[in-house]
Amino acid sequence: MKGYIVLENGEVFTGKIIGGNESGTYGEAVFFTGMTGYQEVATDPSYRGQIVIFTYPLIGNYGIQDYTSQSEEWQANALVIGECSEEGYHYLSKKSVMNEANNMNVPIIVDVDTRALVKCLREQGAMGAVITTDLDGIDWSNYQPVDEYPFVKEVSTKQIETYGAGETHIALYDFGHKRAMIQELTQLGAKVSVVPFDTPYETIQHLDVDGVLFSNGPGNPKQLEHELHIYRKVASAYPTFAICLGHQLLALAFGADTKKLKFGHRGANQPVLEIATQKVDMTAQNHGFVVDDETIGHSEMQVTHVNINDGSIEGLKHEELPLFTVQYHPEASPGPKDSHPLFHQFFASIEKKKEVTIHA
Ligand SMILES: NC(=O)CC[C@H](N)C(=O)O
Repeated sequence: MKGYIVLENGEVFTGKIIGGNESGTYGEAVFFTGMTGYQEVATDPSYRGQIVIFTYPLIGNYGIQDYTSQSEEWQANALVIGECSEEGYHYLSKKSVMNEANNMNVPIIVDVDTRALVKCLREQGAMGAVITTDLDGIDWSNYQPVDEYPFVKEVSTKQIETYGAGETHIALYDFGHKRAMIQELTQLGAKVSVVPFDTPYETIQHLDVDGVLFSNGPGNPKQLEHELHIYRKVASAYPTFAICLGHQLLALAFGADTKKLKFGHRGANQPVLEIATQKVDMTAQNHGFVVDDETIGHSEMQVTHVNINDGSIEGLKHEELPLFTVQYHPEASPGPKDSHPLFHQFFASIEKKKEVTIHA
Protein backbone atom coordinates (compact mmCIF):
# COMPACT_ATOMS: atom_id res chain seq x y z
CA MET A 1 0.00 0.00 0.00
CA LYS A 2 1.31 3.48 -0.81
CA GLY A 3 2.58 5.14 2.34
CA TYR A 4 4.91 7.73 3.78
CA ILE A 5 7.69 8.24 6.22
CA VAL A 6 7.24 11.70 7.71
CA LEU A 7 9.96 13.34 9.79
CA GLU A 8 9.28 15.57 12.77
CA ASN A 9 10.62 18.52 10.77
CA GLY A 10 7.78 18.04 8.26
CA GLU A 11 9.76 16.37 5.43
CA VAL A 12 7.76 13.63 3.68
CA PHE A 13 9.18 10.65 1.74
CA THR A 14 6.98 8.22 -0.16
CA GLY A 15 7.20 4.43 -0.39
CA LYS A 16 5.23 1.23 -0.11
CA ILE A 17 4.24 0.07 3.38
CA ILE A 18 4.12 -3.62 4.25
CA GLY A 19 2.40 -4.38 7.58
CA GLY A 20 1.76 -1.77 10.23
CA ASN A 21 -1.46 -0.24 11.49
CA GLU A 22 -3.67 2.64 10.48
CA SER A 23 -2.62 4.94 13.27
CA GLY A 24 1.00 4.81 12.09
CA THR A 25 4.27 3.63 13.62
CA TYR A 26 6.38 6.22 15.44
CA GLY A 27 10.03 6.13 16.44
CA GLU A 28 13.34 7.95 16.31
CA ALA A 29 14.66 7.88 12.73
CA VAL A 30 18.24 6.57 12.65
CA PHE A 31 20.36 5.09 9.87
CA PHE A 32 22.56 1.99 9.65
CA THR A 33 25.42 2.04 7.15
CA GLY A 34 26.50 -1.64 7.05
CA MET A 35 26.18 -3.46 3.74
CA THR A 36 24.95 -6.63 5.48
CA GLY A 37 23.49 -7.48 8.87
CA TYR A 38 19.85 -6.46 8.52
CA GLN A 39 18.64 -9.50 10.49
CA GLU A 40 20.92 -8.74 13.44
CA VAL A 41 19.87 -5.08 13.33
CA ALA A 42 16.14 -5.90 13.29
CA THR A 43 16.56 -8.20 16.31
CA ASP A 44 18.99 -6.10 18.40
CA PRO A 45 17.09 -4.79 21.46
CA SER A 46 19.21 -1.60 21.37
CA TYR A 47 17.01 -0.48 18.46
CA ARG A 48 13.82 -0.41 20.59
CA GLY A 49 11.99 2.85 19.95
CA GLN A 50 13.75 3.47 16.66
CA ILE A 51 12.89 3.38 12.97
CA VAL A 52 15.98 2.08 11.19
CA ILE A 53 16.85 3.30 7.70
CA PHE A 54 19.31 1.13 5.77
CA THR A 55 21.72 3.12 3.62
CA TYR A 56 22.70 0.03 1.62
CA PRO A 57 20.29 0.09 -1.34
CA LEU A 58 19.38 -3.62 -1.45
CA ILE A 59 18.14 -5.39 1.68
CA GLY A 60 16.87 -8.96 2.06
CA ASN A 61 18.94 -10.55 -0.73
CA TYR A 62 20.30 -13.33 1.50
CA GLY A 63 17.01 -13.84 3.37
CA ILE A 64 16.41 -14.61 7.02
CA GLN A 65 18.49 -17.40 8.54
CA ASP A 66 18.44 -19.57 11.64
CA TYR A 67 20.93 -18.72 14.40
CA THR A 68 21.46 -15.12 13.21
CA SER A 69 18.84 -13.27 15.27
CA GLN A 70 20.09 -11.45 18.35
CA SER A 71 16.84 -11.96 20.29
CA GLU A 72 13.48 -13.75 19.94
CA GLU A 73 11.63 -10.76 18.46
CA TRP A 74 12.12 -7.99 15.95
CA GLN A 75 12.97 -5.04 18.15
CA ALA A 76 13.18 -1.99 15.90
CA ASN A 77 9.82 -0.19 15.62
CA ALA A 78 10.02 -0.24 11.81
CA LEU A 79 12.50 -0.59 8.94
CA VAL A 80 13.00 1.71 5.95
CA ILE A 81 14.45 0.12 2.83
CA GLY A 82 15.44 1.26 -0.67
CA GLU A 83 14.88 -1.98 -2.58
CA CYS A 84 13.73 -5.08 -0.71
CA SER A 85 14.46 -8.47 -2.25
CA GLU A 86 11.29 -10.61 -2.44
CA GLU A 87 13.32 -13.75 -1.77
CA GLY A 88 16.54 -14.68 0.00
CA TYR A 89 19.14 -16.01 -2.44
CA HIS A 90 21.30 -17.95 0.00
CA TYR A 91 21.45 -21.65 0.79
CA LEU A 92 20.82 -20.96 4.48
CA SER A 93 17.87 -18.66 3.87
CA LYS A 94 14.66 -19.88 5.53
CA LYS A 95 12.30 -16.92 4.97
CA SER A 96 12.13 -13.60 3.19
CA VAL A 97 12.52 -10.28 5.01
CA MET A 98 8.99 -9.26 4.02
CA ASN A 99 7.46 -12.47 5.42
CA GLU A 100 9.46 -12.30 8.59
CA ALA A 101 8.55 -8.63 9.16
CA ASN A 102 4.92 -9.67 8.83
CA ASN A 103 5.34 -12.57 11.28
CA MET A 104 7.04 -10.25 13.73
CA ASN A 105 4.44 -7.54 13.29
CA VAL A 106 7.01 -4.90 12.39
CA PRO A 107 6.12 -2.62 9.47
CA ILE A 108 8.59 -1.95 6.71
CA ILE A 109 8.46 0.77 4.10
CA VAL A 110 10.21 -0.02 0.83
CA ASP A 111 11.00 1.83 -2.40
CA VAL A 112 12.00 4.88 -0.37
CA ASP A 113 14.66 7.37 -1.51
CA THR A 114 16.81 6.41 1.47
CA ARG A 115 19.72 8.51 0.21
CA ALA A 116 17.70 11.74 0.39
CA LEU A 117 16.23 10.71 3.75
CA VAL A 118 19.64 9.99 5.30
CA LYS A 119 21.11 13.22 3.93
CA CYS A 120 18.33 15.04 5.74
CA LEU A 121 19.12 13.25 9.03
CA ARG A 122 22.86 13.89 8.65
CA GLU A 123 22.20 17.60 8.20
CA GLN A 124 19.55 18.03 10.89
CA GLY A 125 20.27 15.15 13.28
CA ALA A 126 18.26 12.11 14.42
CA MET A 127 14.61 13.03 15.02
CA GLY A 128 11.13 11.59 15.43
CA ALA A 129 9.44 9.97 12.44
CA VAL A 130 6.21 8.20 11.60
CA ILE A 131 5.39 5.59 8.98
CA THR A 132 1.80 6.04 7.91
CA THR A 133 -0.69 5.85 5.06
CA ASP A 134 -2.65 8.82 6.42
CA LEU A 135 -0.89 12.16 6.32
CA ASP A 136 -3.80 13.89 8.06
CA GLY A 137 -3.89 11.48 10.99
CA ILE A 138 -0.39 12.16 12.38
CA ASP A 139 -0.39 12.75 16.13
CA TRP A 140 3.07 13.33 17.58
CA SER A 141 1.83 12.65 21.10
CA ASN A 142 2.11 8.94 20.07
CA TYR A 143 5.89 9.31 19.71
CA GLN A 144 8.00 7.99 22.61
CA PRO A 145 11.46 9.59 22.29
CA VAL A 146 14.39 7.32 23.22
CA ASP A 147 15.80 10.17 25.30
CA GLU A 148 12.92 9.95 27.73
CA TYR A 149 11.21 6.56 27.49
CA PRO A 150 12.56 3.73 29.72
CA PHE A 151 12.91 1.04 27.03
CA VAL A 152 15.42 -0.98 29.11
CA LYS A 153 12.62 -1.94 31.51
CA GLU A 154 10.77 -3.52 28.56
CA VAL A 155 13.64 -5.54 27.16
CA SER A 156 15.62 -6.63 30.24
CA THR A 157 15.05 -10.18 31.50
CA LYS A 158 12.49 -10.45 34.31
CA GLN A 159 14.27 -13.33 36.02
CA ILE A 160 17.77 -14.77 36.18
CA GLU A 161 18.56 -17.09 33.25
CA THR A 162 21.63 -19.29 33.06
CA TYR A 163 23.58 -20.40 29.97
CA GLY A 164 26.62 -22.68 29.64
CA ALA A 165 28.30 -24.80 32.26
CA GLY A 166 31.87 -23.52 32.28
CA GLU A 167 33.95 -22.90 35.38
CA THR A 168 34.12 -19.14 35.11
CA HIS A 169 30.84 -17.69 36.31
CA ILE A 170 29.87 -14.36 34.77
CA ALA A 171 26.86 -12.19 35.63
CA LEU A 172 25.53 -10.36 32.59
CA TYR A 173 23.55 -7.24 33.56
CA ASP A 174 20.86 -7.32 30.90
CA PHE A 175 19.82 -3.97 29.47
CA GLY A 176 18.70 -5.69 26.22
CA HIS A 177 21.68 -7.94 25.44
CA LYS A 178 22.49 -9.47 22.05
CA ARG A 179 22.76 -13.27 21.90
CA ALA A 180 26.26 -13.01 20.45
CA MET A 181 27.52 -11.84 23.85
CA ILE A 182 26.37 -15.04 25.54
CA GLN A 183 27.84 -17.10 22.69
CA GLU A 184 31.22 -15.38 23.07
CA LEU A 185 31.30 -15.94 26.82
CA THR A 186 30.12 -19.57 26.78
CA GLN A 187 32.53 -20.44 23.96
CA LEU A 188 35.37 -19.16 26.10
CA GLY A 189 34.28 -21.47 28.91
CA ALA A 190 31.89 -19.42 30.99
CA LYS A 191 28.65 -20.10 32.75
CA VAL A 192 26.58 -16.95 32.25
CA SER A 193 23.83 -15.73 34.58
CA VAL A 194 21.77 -13.11 32.77
CA VAL A 195 20.32 -10.84 35.46
CA PRO A 196 17.65 -8.07 35.38
CA PHE A 197 18.89 -4.48 34.99
CA ASP A 198 18.00 -3.62 38.62
CA THR A 199 19.55 -6.68 40.30
CA PRO A 200 20.94 -5.64 43.70
CA TYR A 201 24.58 -6.11 44.67
CA GLU A 202 23.64 -8.74 47.27
CA THR A 203 22.15 -11.01 44.56
CA ILE A 204 25.37 -10.83 42.56
CA GLN A 205 27.28 -11.68 45.73
CA HIS A 206 24.95 -14.62 46.38
CA LEU A 207 25.46 -15.90 42.80
CA ASP A 208 29.17 -16.02 43.62
CA VAL A 209 30.30 -14.80 40.20
CA ASP A 210 33.89 -14.31 39.00
CA GLY A 211 33.19 -11.33 36.75
CA VAL A 212 30.46 -9.05 35.46
CA LEU A 213 29.55 -7.92 31.93
CA PHE A 214 27.29 -4.89 31.48
CA SER A 215 25.41 -5.27 28.19
CA ASN A 216 24.21 -3.04 25.37
CA GLY A 217 20.65 -1.71 25.44
CA PRO A 218 18.19 0.88 24.15
CA GLY A 219 17.63 4.49 25.13
CA ASN A 220 19.35 7.16 27.13
CA PRO A 221 21.71 5.88 29.88
CA LYS A 222 20.40 8.61 32.19
CA GLN A 223 17.08 6.74 32.34
CA LEU A 224 18.86 4.37 34.75
CA GLU A 225 20.14 7.08 37.08
CA HIS A 226 18.55 5.41 40.11
CA GLU A 227 20.48 2.20 39.53
CA LEU A 228 23.95 3.78 39.14
CA HIS A 229 24.88 3.24 42.81
CA ILE A 230 24.35 -0.52 42.32
CA TYR A 231 26.49 -0.62 39.15
CA ARG A 232 29.24 1.29 40.91
CA LYS A 233 29.27 -1.13 43.83
CA VAL A 234 29.20 -4.23 41.61
CA ALA A 235 31.90 -2.94 39.24
CA SER A 236 34.08 -2.04 42.23
CA ALA A 237 33.84 -5.58 43.57
CA TYR A 238 34.34 -7.77 40.46
CA PRO A 239 36.46 -7.73 37.29
CA THR A 240 34.15 -5.90 34.92
CA PHE A 241 33.71 -5.39 31.20
CA ALA A 242 30.98 -3.21 29.66
CA ILE A 243 29.70 -2.75 26.14
CA CYS A 244 27.83 0.23 24.64
CA LEU A 245 24.97 1.18 27.01
CA GLY A 246 26.92 -0.65 29.74
CA HIS A 247 29.97 1.51 28.95
CA GLN A 248 27.88 4.68 29.19
CA LEU A 249 26.33 3.57 32.49
CA LEU A 250 29.69 2.84 34.12
CA ALA A 251 31.06 6.16 32.88
CA LEU A 252 28.12 7.85 34.66
CA ALA A 253 28.58 5.67 37.75
CA PHE A 254 32.25 6.65 38.05
CA GLY A 255 31.80 10.38 37.63
CA ALA A 256 31.70 11.23 33.89
CA ASP A 257 28.72 12.51 31.92
CA THR A 258 27.04 11.43 28.66
CA LYS A 259 25.56 13.47 25.81
CA LYS A 260 23.76 12.80 22.56
CA LEU A 261 25.51 12.66 19.18
CA LYS A 262 23.88 14.47 16.25
CA PHE A 263 23.05 11.29 14.32
CA GLY A 264 24.98 8.54 16.08
CA HIS A 265 27.22 5.73 14.81
CA ARG A 266 25.38 2.73 13.39
CA GLY A 267 27.28 0.51 11.03
CA ALA A 268 30.02 -2.03 10.58
CA ASN A 269 33.14 -0.06 9.69
CA GLN A 270 33.79 2.55 12.37
CA PRO A 271 37.57 2.93 12.84
CA VAL A 272 38.67 2.95 16.49
CA LEU A 273 42.16 3.79 17.70
CA GLU A 274 43.60 2.09 20.78
CA ILE A 275 45.70 4.86 22.29
CA ALA A 276 48.26 2.63 24.07
CA THR A 277 49.19 0.57 20.98
CA GLN A 278 48.22 3.06 18.23
CA LYS A 279 46.44 0.11 16.58
CA VAL A 280 43.18 0.58 14.70
CA ASP A 281 40.23 -1.83 14.77
CA MET A 282 37.30 -1.65 12.39
CA THR A 283 34.29 -1.94 14.65
CA ALA A 284 30.56 -2.63 14.70
CA GLN A 285 28.59 0.19 16.29
CA ASN A 286 25.07 1.17 17.18
CA HIS A 287 24.71 4.14 19.48
CA GLY A 288 23.24 7.62 19.68
CA PHE A 289 24.65 8.65 23.05
CA VAL A 290 28.33 8.96 23.93
CA VAL A 291 30.51 9.68 26.96
CA ASP A 292 31.28 13.41 27.13
CA ASP A 293 35.07 13.81 26.80
CA GLU A 294 35.02 17.12 28.66
CA THR A 295 33.86 15.35 31.82
CA ILE A 296 36.45 12.55 31.91
CA GLY A 297 38.97 14.69 33.80
CA HIS A 298 36.62 14.85 36.80
CA SER A 299 35.91 11.10 36.74
CA GLU A 300 37.72 7.95 37.89
CA MET A 301 37.95 6.74 34.28
CA GLN A 302 40.70 7.14 31.67
CA VAL A 303 40.24 7.17 27.89
CA THR A 304 41.72 4.09 26.17
CA HIS A 305 40.11 4.28 22.69
CA VAL A 306 38.86 7.04 20.38
CA ASN A 307 36.87 7.12 17.16
CA ILE A 308 39.06 8.14 14.24
CA ASN A 309 36.20 9.78 12.32
CA ASP A 310 35.04 12.23 14.98
CA GLY A 311 37.41 11.83 17.94
CA SER A 312 34.62 10.69 20.30
CA ILE A 313 35.34 8.38 23.22
CA GLU A 314 35.25 4.66 22.33
CA GLY A 315 36.82 3.00 25.34
CA LEU A 316 37.57 3.65 29.01
CA LYS A 317 39.33 1.98 31.90
CA HIS A 318 39.18 2.65 35.60
CA GLU A 319 42.31 4.25 37.05
CA GLU A 320 42.74 1.41 39.58
CA LEU A 321 40.08 -1.29 39.31
CA PRO A 322 40.05 -4.20 36.81
CA LEU A 323 37.27 -2.45 34.91
CA PHE A 324 37.24 -1.58 31.20
CA THR A 325 34.49 -0.53 28.84
CA VAL A 326 33.92 -0.01 25.10
CA GLN A 327 31.35 1.96 23.16
CA TYR A 328 31.55 -0.44 20.21
CA HIS A 329 30.61 -4.11 19.82
CA PRO A 330 33.39 -6.72 20.14
CA GLU A 331 30.71 -9.40 19.73
CA ALA A 332 30.15 -7.94 16.23
CA SER A 333 26.88 -9.47 14.87
CA PRO A 334 26.77 -7.77 12.52
CA GLY A 335 30.21 -6.50 11.66
CA PRO A 336 33.90 -7.20 11.86
CA LYS A 337 35.48 -9.27 14.61
CA ASP A 338 38.67 -7.19 14.97
CA SER A 339 37.98 -6.40 18.61
CA HIS A 340 37.12 -9.97 19.64
CA PRO A 341 40.34 -10.16 21.77
CA LEU A 342 38.60 -7.88 24.30
CA PHE A 343 36.70 -10.94 25.55
CA HIS A 344 40.05 -12.68 26.15
CA GLN A 345 41.23 -9.56 27.96
CA PHE A 346 38.14 -9.79 30.20
CA PHE A 347 38.84 -13.46 31.00
CA ALA A 348 42.48 -12.63 31.68
CA SER A 349 41.42 -9.95 34.19
CA ILE A 350 39.19 -12.54 35.91
CA GLU A 351 42.06 -15.07 36.11
CA LYS A 352 44.41 -12.42 37.50
CA LYS A 353 41.93 -11.51 40.24
CA LYS A 354 41.52 -15.22 41.13
CA GLU A 355 45.32 -15.61 41.43
CA VAL A 356 45.59 -12.53 43.63
CA THR A 357 42.77 -13.87 45.84
CA ILE A 358 44.39 -17.33 46.15
CA HIS A 359 47.77 -15.88 47.09
CA ALA A 360 46.35 -13.28 49.44
N1 LIG B 1 23.87 -0.48 21.45
C1 LIG B 1 23.72 0.19 22.58
O1 LIG B 1 23.92 -0.30 23.69
C2 LIG B 1 23.19 1.60 22.47
C3 LIG B 1 23.37 2.44 23.70
C4 LIG B 1 22.45 3.64 23.77
N2 LIG B 1 21.09 3.22 23.70
C5 LIG B 1 22.76 4.63 22.66
O2 LIG B 1 22.00 4.75 21.72
O3 LIG B 1 23.77 5.27 22.72
